[in-house]
Amino acid sequence: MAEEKRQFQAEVGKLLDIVVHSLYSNKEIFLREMISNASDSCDRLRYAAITEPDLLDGGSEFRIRLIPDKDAGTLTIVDNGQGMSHDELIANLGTIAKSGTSEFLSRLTGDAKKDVTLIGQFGVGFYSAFMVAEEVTVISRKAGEAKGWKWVSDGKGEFTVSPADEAARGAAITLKLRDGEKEFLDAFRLKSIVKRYSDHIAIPVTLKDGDTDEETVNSANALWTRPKSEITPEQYREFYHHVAHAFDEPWSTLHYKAEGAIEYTGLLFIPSSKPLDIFHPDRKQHVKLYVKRVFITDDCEELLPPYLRFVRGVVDSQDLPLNVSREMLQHNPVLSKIRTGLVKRILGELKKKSEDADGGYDAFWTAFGPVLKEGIYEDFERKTDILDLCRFRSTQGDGLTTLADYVARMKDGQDAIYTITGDDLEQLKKSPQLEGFRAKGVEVLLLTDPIDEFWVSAVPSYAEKPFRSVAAAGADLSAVKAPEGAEDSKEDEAPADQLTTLIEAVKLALGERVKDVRASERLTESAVCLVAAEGEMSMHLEKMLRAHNQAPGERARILEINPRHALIKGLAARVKAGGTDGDVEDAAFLLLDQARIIEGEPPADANAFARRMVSVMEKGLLG
Ligand SMILES: Nc1ncnc2c1ncn2[C@@H]1O[C@H](COP(=O)(O)OP(=O)(O)OP(=O)(O)O)[C@@H](O)[C@H]1O
Repeated sequence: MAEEKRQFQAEVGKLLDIVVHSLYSNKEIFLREMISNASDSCDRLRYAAITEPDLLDGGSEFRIRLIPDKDAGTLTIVDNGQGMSHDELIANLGTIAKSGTSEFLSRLTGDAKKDVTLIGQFGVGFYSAFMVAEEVTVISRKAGEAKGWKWVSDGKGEFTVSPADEAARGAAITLKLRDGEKEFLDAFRLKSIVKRYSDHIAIPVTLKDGDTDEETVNSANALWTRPKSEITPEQYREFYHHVAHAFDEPWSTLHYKAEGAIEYTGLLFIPSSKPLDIFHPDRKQHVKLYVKRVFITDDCEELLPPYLRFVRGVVDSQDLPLNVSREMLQHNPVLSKIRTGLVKRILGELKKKSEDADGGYDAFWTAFGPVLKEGIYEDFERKTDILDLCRFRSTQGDGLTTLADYVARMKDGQDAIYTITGDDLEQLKKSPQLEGFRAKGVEVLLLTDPIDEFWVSAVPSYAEKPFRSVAAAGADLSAVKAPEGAEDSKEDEAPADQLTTLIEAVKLALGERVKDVRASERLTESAVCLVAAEGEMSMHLEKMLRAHNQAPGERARILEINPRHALIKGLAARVKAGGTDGDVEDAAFLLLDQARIIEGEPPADANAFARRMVSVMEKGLLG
């Protein structure tokens, strides 16, 4: 087969453009990426060979070799891992399969400085080679295949693929270094980069410097098997970067050996910044499974529940068999015990961190709270532990509060934990449904994560206090005393008979557009608001579902009117005196539309709304 010329996928083209022209100061990380990929490839082959030993034809001693060639100005990174077939070369080195890519690209601003920071966070993997190389050649033969292939590119939009008969199993990646990047041919420099970033790689990384013997330059033992006291924070950090393909600092590092009925070692990390794909619908967990130091899989759903998918790291089991297959991992009793142990450890670590005032727990919560909250209704046994870890905004103070602190602040006579859900904190703070609660000094939790809608309706209570929405009927505040001087007085209200007549008139005018019309206990300033009937879907949830085309038609809501509001009092007096007329009907519709607008809904009929508004304004201003 002759040489094939191919275009990079458009996204890769964009990415490469930035990589090639980037002023990224930390270019040496390209080597970490190459070694990391080589090590992953060896791990995969070692595991595949457990069931298919023939794949190891050509040797079972895995090794990653660095070969600088000063005369040619090239650095070659060679591994004897699983290699890539013709099609894999094209797919893996011509496209980006990484989730979060499009979001990453959309965040790029064109401002080199800002984009470089983003690149550092996203990680460009193999493509980082183009930061230092003007041309990259990959010669690869996939384990078990007879033919090898050569991939060549200058990173400017195209690459070529052609047969390479001489290829050995694995991959040899040759970087033709740009002028100015020749430092990466220097043995001392290379050794120090390997020590810094790749010392923990469990496979030997060797360096061949000119005519000298090949020398191993890393420790070549799995980091998690070393005693904690011998591991430096930098080594933990670099291992995290390798295992998580991440580029931030780990916020928390958890390294322990479980002994007893089940033996395993866990080296787990909680990132400090949110990965772009944390809300990917697959909700995959990201801890790698090893058995007796042999990599098994990075895709073992049974290892951790989805609500802990922000955790990165490795688990190395002593009890599972080396030839454990994917099927055997499902419903595996050893694995389910490991999972229970991991969940307990991670939640325990979070609890410890949450109690440390300087531990940065609020930042963790902001990044991962919405994920952790999924556990409130998915992990019944741990529900209370997770609720204890939750933090909320509330109507009291600007900071975050725990539920325990909320309960401690509850007023005499308050029998529930009050919540309100919405998209935006500032909007939520202005909700009319909060007025009565504010007036009585009753704190309300302001819930703005989409997930909140689901757990508040699924969890009945915390510390025996039920959760109750202030935007639903049935939130009864009559038993809570108002602060002195702020008591409601019946004298401020429209007289009962007038109010009843008004309510009847509004009901008649609005018909099925509302479920009911009631005098409100919760309004103090606004004239009207809408609330959901007890037990019915909240208005915010309905709106969310509708945005995803999932809700049935709009439900009629209860319109609450404020009997203390001047407008309502005036209307009530007028209806009582003069009966219902067109003006009262217009007012009823305008009040409903107003309540809808406050909820972020458009008026039911925009034309009719405008017409009524004009008519009322004309009468008010001109008549
Ligand atoms: N030395 C190698 N041997 C075999 N396959 C490789 C090698 N280097 C890269 N690949 C393949 O190319 C793919 C792309 O590599 P790249 O480093 O860009 O991304 P990644 O490792 O998947 O993710 P990340 O960007 O997070 O590092 C890898 O997933 C792997 O399949």
